[in-house]
Amino acid sequence: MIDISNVTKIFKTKNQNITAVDNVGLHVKKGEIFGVIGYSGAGKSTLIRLLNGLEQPTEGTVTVTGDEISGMSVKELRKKRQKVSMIFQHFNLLWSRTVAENISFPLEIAGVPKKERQSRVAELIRLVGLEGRENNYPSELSGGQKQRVGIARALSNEPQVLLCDEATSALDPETTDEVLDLLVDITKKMNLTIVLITHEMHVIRKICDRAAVMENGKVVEVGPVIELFQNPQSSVTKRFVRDDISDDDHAVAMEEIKAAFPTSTIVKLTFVGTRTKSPIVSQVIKDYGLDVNILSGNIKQTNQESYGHLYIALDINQETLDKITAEFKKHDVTLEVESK
Ligand SMILES: Nc1ncnc2c1ncn2[C@@H]1O[C@H](COP(=O)(O)OP(=O)(O)OP(=O)(O)O)[C@@H](O)[C@H]1O
Repeated sequence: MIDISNVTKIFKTKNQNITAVDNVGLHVKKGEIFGVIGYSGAGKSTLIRLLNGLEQPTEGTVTVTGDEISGMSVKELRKKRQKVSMIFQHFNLLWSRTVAENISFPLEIAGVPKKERQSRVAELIRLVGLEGRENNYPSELSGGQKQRVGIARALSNEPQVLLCDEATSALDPETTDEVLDLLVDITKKMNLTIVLITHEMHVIRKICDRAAVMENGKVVEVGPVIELFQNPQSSVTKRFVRDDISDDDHAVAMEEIKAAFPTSTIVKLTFVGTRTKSPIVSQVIKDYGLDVNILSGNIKQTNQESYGHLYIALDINQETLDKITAEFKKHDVTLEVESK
């Protein structure tokens, strides 16, 4: 569906050359919600702009639904953008046009007859849940409603690919989740492929199938979201995962726990998928006759599976610790010693 092959983008400014995207290769599958996450300046915006020809690569090729975007003429790009649509952090609505007129705008440009435009707009209004708001102006809408207009407008020409540029970054957490749910819903209903960029791991966890982590223009890690959470490899991915599960709070709590259980071994158990629901922990505790204090735990839901952590304090010798580590491993539960 989308192939980014050995792509480098260098911005040449007066004083220096800036490598915004550095030899990136990625493949996005049809029907997938693919996330790109990175801190500010990592190169996400440049990468997404390469997908609709708003930027041209310095090196490498970008192919979207079989057409090579890199090297297209302006006319070809304009046509292609009807099939590769985009939504933005600040919505980019036309403030002097109503909701219905905003959604109708791309159809007018594409020369769609009025009657057809009207029925298509009505359909899109229903799809994004904005019935009754047709004649409001953007200034009369909440942030979430504005983004719904942005989504409806982006879908008006029935695109195959939707690019989302920090589409929920200006929204509060509850509205973010509503818009994310809408994106999942339309992906299924309209047979879309979504590429989104974000600096929030929550967005990746909530809706993406796979994600790439960017740092300094490079993709440092890519994979199914559950794997990034379960087994992050790079330090930047680890930071994003930790922030999402509020491990900072945990670090503070851990200091207090260590003080409260000075002679205990404190371990962290990590479960994925069905293991989050199985009674494996109580079984091992019973089998080894262990004395356990449960300290804290949480389970998070990703697009595909749940995963969770449990922190426990044990009075245990090394031999038994090795045995239960092996026992947990057999059941796909990872045991890590936090402190002894
Ligand atoms: N048009 C441009 N001219 C010169 N440098 C640019 C241009 N666009 C981006 N850059 C530089 O390229 C690097 C990557 O920027 P980019 O906007 O792609 O990162 P980002 O991950 O999207 O960050 P943010 O979330 O802050 O937008 C930065 O160092 C930025 O200053």
